[in-house]
Amino acid sequence: MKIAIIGAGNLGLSIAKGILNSKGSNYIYLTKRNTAELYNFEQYGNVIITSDNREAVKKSTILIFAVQPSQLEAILVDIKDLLKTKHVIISTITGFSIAKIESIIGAKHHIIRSMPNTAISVGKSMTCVCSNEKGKGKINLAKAIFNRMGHSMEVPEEQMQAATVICASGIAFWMRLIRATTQGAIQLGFDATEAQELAMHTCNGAASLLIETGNHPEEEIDKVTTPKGCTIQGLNEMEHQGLSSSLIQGIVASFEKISRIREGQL
Ligand SMILES: NC(=O)C1=CN([C@@H]2O[C@H](COP(=O)(O)OP(=O)(O)OC[C@H]3O[C@@H](n4cnc5c(N)ncnc54)[C@H](OP(=O)(O)O)[C@@H]3O)[C@@H](O)[C@H]2O)C=CC1
Ligand SMILES: O=C(O)[C@@H]1CCC=N1
Repeated sequence: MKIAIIGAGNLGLSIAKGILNSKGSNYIYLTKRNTAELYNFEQYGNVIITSDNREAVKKSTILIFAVQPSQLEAILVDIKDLLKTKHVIISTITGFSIAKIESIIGAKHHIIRSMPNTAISVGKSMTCVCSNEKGKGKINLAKAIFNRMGHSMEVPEEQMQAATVICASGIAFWMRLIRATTQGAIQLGFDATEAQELAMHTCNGAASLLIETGNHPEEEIDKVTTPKGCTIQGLNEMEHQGLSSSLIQGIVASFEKISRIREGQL
């Protein structure tokens, strides 16, 4: 596969690292206007760094767009005359609908809308995808690309905003939970490095238990909560303080904000 990442910023570079680590491409084009920041990637023999989006499009078949929402339209207008049937257009852009992409480049192209997260750089992204009518034939290809760097799920386009909150913003939400657990561990006497090690590996273990067993979280909680024990004491105090409620309210607030972004009311 010949892949171009148009917009090598936070997410674009995370995707690039994921592709490079999974050896998922013959070579990758990385584009941005200021390419000086990409000097680290020169060590990889199969990375071509350029500010020329048109060159990247001509030389690649998979085009992953990872620019800010306000930057996409001008880029698509600039490259649309180069688009051929070989191209699969994968957008990661928040709030940019397939209909809007089609209105710029036409509906005859394979268009995939995707929502990965930054854990793609370490092969652990939860990525949601959907496509236009023409792109249906390429959705399995897109899923295969993302499955090499984590796990993917096809969702209806109407759920992409919600998927953004849960999966993309979700990385930040889980980081804050791990950070809070770390702070608790420091208060209990561990040094900062040990505390983070304990918090992140316990978090990893909890998620792995659910992924590998398919169990419901409460089933696993029941195995840990000794009657009259310390776990239920801590859990109930967390719930009295609003743990589940605050998480749900935060997720809903994030979703309300993303809906306003889509309507252009930043
Ligand atoms: N960050 C995240 O976790 C996630 C982000 N997203 C979405 O991904 C997109 C990118 O987000 P993020 O990576 O955080 O944003 P960044 O601002 O970090 O990256 C955008 C990149 O696009 C480059 N760029 C701007 N204009 C052009 C152009 N004309 N040609 C080529 N490159 C260009 C910029 O570099 P330069 O200015 O040098 O050109 C910059 O490096 C957004 O739409 C966001 O909604 C989706 C899921 C998760
Ligand atoms: O915070 C944001 O708006 C973007 C979308 C998901 C991750 N970053």
